[in-house]
Amino acid sequence: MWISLKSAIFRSTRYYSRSSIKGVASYFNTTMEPIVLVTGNQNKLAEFNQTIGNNFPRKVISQDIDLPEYQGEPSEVAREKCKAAAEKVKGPCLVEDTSLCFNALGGMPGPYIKWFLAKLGPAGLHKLLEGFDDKTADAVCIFAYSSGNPDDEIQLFEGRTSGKIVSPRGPTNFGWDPCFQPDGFEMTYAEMKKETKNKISHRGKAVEACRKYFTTKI
Ligand SMILES: O=c1[nH]c(=O)c2ncn([C@@H]3O[C@H](COP(=O)(O)OP(=O)(O)OP(=O)(O)O)[C@@H](O)[C@H]3O)c2[nH]1
Ligand SMILES: [Mg+2]
Repeated sequence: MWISLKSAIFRSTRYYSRSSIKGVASYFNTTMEPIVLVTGNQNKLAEFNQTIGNNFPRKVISQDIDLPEYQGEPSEVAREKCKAAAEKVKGPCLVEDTSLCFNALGGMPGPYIKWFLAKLGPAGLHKLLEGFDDKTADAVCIFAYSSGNPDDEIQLFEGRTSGKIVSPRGPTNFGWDPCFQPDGFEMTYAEMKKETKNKISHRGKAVEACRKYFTTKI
């Protein structure tokens, strides 16, 4: 991923402003400097871009930086990830962390779904619930935003979609999409058109919450 020349100019402007013109720094920070979306996951990035379309109040660019996979509650994981991203980006940034929470397992794998998926695949995730009547699960996406100023509170935006874990159906190009069937649909996420998934998905809802925040902030 790249950082545009424009972004580099904004960066240098921010440092200049911070050190010399009091008050102007926060103007550049909050309204002009692009937000860097940090993710190593191209599928997440594609869905984010499809969802925001041309309708997001701030310019967002992306950077692929390998961030640590933290442990804890999903909100703590997202917050820590965002702090780590802000230290690397040294400016406004967004990260997102996605959990898949099985109700029969008290919310596990939750934020550890990445490792479960890597070892078991979607079919194995379905098998994990073989001994349980309750196949329900929540897909949860949390976006975390840092202004880049360590003194500012990190803002969290959550999107949650309930559904059930089914035997995999549909294309296998994105994670656990083939084994998650959202409530009210006979299709898995993988079988749906992208527009449909983005409208009802955990990520779509979190992006919407994020958009509202920036719309009212400006
Ligand atoms: O089928 C899916 N539909 C989705 O909508 C979705 N969103 C995330 N994931 C997967 O769940 C794990 C989250 O881990 P995760 O949040 O740490 O992501 P990541 O490490 O891939 O990227 P990032 O942390 O650099 O942003 C990773 O295995 C992701 O591939 C999804 N799978
Ligand atoms: Mg990750």
